Amino acid sequence: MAAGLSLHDVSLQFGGVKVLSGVSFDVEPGSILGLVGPNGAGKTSLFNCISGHYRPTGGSITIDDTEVVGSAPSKLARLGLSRTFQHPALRLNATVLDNVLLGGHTRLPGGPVSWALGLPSTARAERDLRGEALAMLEGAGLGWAAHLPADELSHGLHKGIELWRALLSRPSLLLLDEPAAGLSHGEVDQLIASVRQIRDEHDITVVIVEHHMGLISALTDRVVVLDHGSKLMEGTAAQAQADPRVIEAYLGKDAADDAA
Ligand SMILES: Nc1ncnc2c1ncn2[C@@H]1O[C@H](COP(=O)(O)OP(=O)(O)OP(=O)(O)O)[C@@H](O)[C@H]1O
Repeated sequence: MAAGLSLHDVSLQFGGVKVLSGVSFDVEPGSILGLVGPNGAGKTSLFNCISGHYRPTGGSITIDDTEVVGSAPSKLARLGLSRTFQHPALRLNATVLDNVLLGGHTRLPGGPVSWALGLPSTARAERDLRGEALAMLEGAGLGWAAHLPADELSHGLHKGIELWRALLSRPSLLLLDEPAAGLSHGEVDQLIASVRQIRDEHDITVVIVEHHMGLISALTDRVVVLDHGSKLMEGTAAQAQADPRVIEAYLGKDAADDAA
């Protein structure tokens, strides 16, 4: 079931440096929200607050009405949150299939002790999960790569593996941090198709941090624009691209005056 996400007055400070100030917005269950803004605007820091990697200095973050500020990433995973990172963290000498399988550990019965002991119930669940991960890779046209070591694949495929790994946990809320970074034109088109497929086939809410405005326009229902740690505006991708405040934040005041 797709999750609803609400941020209210979220702020974050490191020492004397304010990184986020009073950020509030809601993400409707089942929708795709883009989080955009110039370099250093605070997008990844906000993602880290939502995913429990940073603890906000103030404010509230709820997933389906459960307050999650202060929750560890492992607890958030159990609540249905999954995320990717700007730089995919893969085990390069493990196979593609084993990398994807890492995303499913929250679905295995028991805990680390029963996993290490290889109890029959765990072994059975792991076998089922392996079959599911393989089917997922085949469905994505990556079946040929399943048994190759991850380091034999391109950067674009590493990003794809991370996406399918995040999906194997069957998240209700998926956070994608710059999924198009470093991808070729064709790979971005493939990514857009994959995220559309994920949205259509899974009951899921997606939040994407991305600089690639083509991808943001193609995929998102709404965008939130951050600048200097604050929310500058919220609306559709087209409204954001036409907004003089957004043009000024990206390109400077002269460009905004020219566009007006
Ligand atoms: N752990 C940290 N300690 C101190 N400052 C930090 C920390 N994490 C982020 N910052 C600062 O917060 C600000 C926002 O960084 P952040 O990476 O969130 O921006 P961003 O919008 O994701 O940028 P980009 O698009 O370049 O990835 C930057 O000035 C950064 O230096």
